[in-house]
Amino acid sequence: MTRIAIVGVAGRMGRTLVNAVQQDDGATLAGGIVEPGSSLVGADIGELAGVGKLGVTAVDSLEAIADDIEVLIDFTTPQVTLANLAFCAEHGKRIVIGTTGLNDEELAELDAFRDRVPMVFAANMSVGVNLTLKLLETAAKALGDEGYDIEVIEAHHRHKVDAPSGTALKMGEVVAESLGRSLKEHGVFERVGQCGPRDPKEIGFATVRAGDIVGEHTVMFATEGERIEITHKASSRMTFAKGAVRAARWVADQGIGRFSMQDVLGLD
Ligand SMILES: NC(=O)C1=CN([C@@H]2O[C@H](COP(=O)(O)OP(=O)(O)OC[C@H]3O[C@@H](n4cnc5c(N)ncnc54)[C@H](OP(=O)(O)O)[C@@H]3O)[C@@H](O)[C@H]2O)C=CC1
Ligand SMILES: O=C(O)C1=N[C@H](C(=O)O)C[C@H](O)C1
Repeated sequence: MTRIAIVGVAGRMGRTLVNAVQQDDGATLAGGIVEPGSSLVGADIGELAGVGKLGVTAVDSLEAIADDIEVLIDFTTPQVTLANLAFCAEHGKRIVIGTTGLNDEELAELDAFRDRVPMVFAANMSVGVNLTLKLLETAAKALGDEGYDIEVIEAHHRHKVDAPSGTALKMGEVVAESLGRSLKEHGVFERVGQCGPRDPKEIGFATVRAGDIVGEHTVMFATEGERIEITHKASSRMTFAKGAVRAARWVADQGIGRFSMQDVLGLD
């Protein structure tokens, strides 16, 4: 049984993860961490998640439960995730990271832990999105240099704080890499006013934030006369949570290194 602690256990993903661990025969809940000073310290994390009392109470310090846990699952914020990586390095723990919105410096900081911590880091833990990444590679190689314009469109709930989504950026990176382009050079994240005609090598991004949309991503390949759209729509956070628990069980058997969801799913 993989002993898992969920950081950000009171959040949208945190509560869903409690559910997912409960449903998994190979994993057990060893802890739940809330923000320091939170009024939820001491609350039963099963009750927090709406699955009934589990006898595991929320704490606001990982140190307090360090001996009980094997793998952290972290869906929080970039700064909290980096602090948790330092904790893992110090205490010999493993981590599954779903947090998005890291800037370049934060990504470099995270990457530096690849030599100290066994970690899975993925902007999207769903099987469907990770398969979609493979489809995008094929589509980009076939169409990208044939006069097809490439645009990435994503939609999420009104509470999401980062844009474009981590998944949209990953999709853009996969497409760019497949075409030998750099997303830094060719990514276009804003169009407003007299912005001129489209550069054929652009990879454009558009973001929708509305209501309770769980997560939708489309990559469009459009030319004169036709367009192809590859779309993934998540209708439940359980798809991400189940993927994260699968990753936690997988990384429990890995040595130090940075892994992706493609590694977990054997899609590489
Ligand atoms: N990779 C994937 O498959 C997916 C990734 N995500 C990403 O996961 C992240 C979280 O998303 P979501 O669950 O919707 O966001 P929420 O805001 O609902 O959850 C984040 C939680 O982290 C808590 N938190 C903040 N600081 C700390 C701390 N120091 N210690 C412990 N907990 C802390 C917050 O508490 P408080 O509310 O008190 O601040 C909050 O409960 C985002 O980056 C999102 O993009 C989301 C879905 C899927
Ligand atoms: O914040 C979310 O909700 C989600 N975030 C991830 C992202 O930024 O790609 C994954 C998923 O789409 C839901």
